[in-house]
Amino acid sequence: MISATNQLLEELPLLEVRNLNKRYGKGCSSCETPDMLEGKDNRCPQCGSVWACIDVELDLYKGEILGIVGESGSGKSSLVKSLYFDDEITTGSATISTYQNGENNIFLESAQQKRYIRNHLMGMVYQNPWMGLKMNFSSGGNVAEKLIASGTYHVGKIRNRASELLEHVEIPLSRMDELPKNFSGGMQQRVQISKALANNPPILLLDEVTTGLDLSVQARVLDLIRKIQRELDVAMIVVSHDLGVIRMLADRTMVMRQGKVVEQGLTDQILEDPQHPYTQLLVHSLL
Ligand SMILES: Nc1ncnc2c1ncn2[C@@H]1O[C@H](COP(=O)(O)OP(=O)(O)OP(=O)(O)O)[C@@H](O)[C@H]1O
Repeated sequence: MISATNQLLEELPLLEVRNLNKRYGKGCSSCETPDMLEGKDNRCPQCGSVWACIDVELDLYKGEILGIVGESGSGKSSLVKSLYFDDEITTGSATISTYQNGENNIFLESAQQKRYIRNHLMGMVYQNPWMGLKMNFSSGGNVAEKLIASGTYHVGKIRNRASELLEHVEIPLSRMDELPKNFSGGMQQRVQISKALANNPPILLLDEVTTGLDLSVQARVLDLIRKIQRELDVAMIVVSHDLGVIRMLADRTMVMRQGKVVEQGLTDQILEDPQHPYTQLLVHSLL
């Protein structure tokens, strides 16, 4: 029987982000806070700083896929890069229910704790495989790197886990010792996915992972993402400028524009009855 605490944990968001603000640039007296740019776009006309994320709030539940859509420059990548600690945020908080009882703002944790979160609680798949893979390591070596970082040193165990993961993403085991730089774009993305899943993180962040791939290759990667979500019950944030990708994958969708969340809801609802004029434009361009 599921205990009352477990049941409560299931219902609580796995990840809660509150008032996340991210500014690139030093800022000046005209753009100290994002609301000072109200009425204009999110770039300061005085100093050129950009408020890439403005008061972003999101909840991510166990096992769901949350899509983030918006035009180029709307702040989607800045948001996931901030969550993965690739970029430092300006202000805001994020908590993970399975980390310190959801009480600690992960952005305020020490570098060591942030490494722990990156290695155990989150995986990241980048648009550019060169960001997520070491191209001069074999595919198996890339997965091994992540396992070693989380404290697994037994060579046999590492090899078994790497084979299991690569098999899961449909990389032939005969190619496990090859360098991913010799792989096709779709295969590189699949190796990145296996690396990101190495330590069974409950949260996976995917940033434009099918952009630039041929349509048939894209379809295979999208199928794989769906299969992983079904089989591993991992919660995902999927960033894409392509509403078609979001429609295929996401249970819920958040629409961003100029750093702000302009609309969010069930993906079907957003597609059928978009409320914000910007979302209406996106949806109509898909039809
Ligand atoms: N390292 C950086 N330095 C300065 N400005 C940046 C940096 N990274 C992003 N920006 C700016 O922040 C804003 C949001 O960019 P971001 O990459 O998050 O958008 P996006 O929605 O992911 O778009 P794209 O899909 O084109 O990457 C843009 O105005 C961008 O120019």
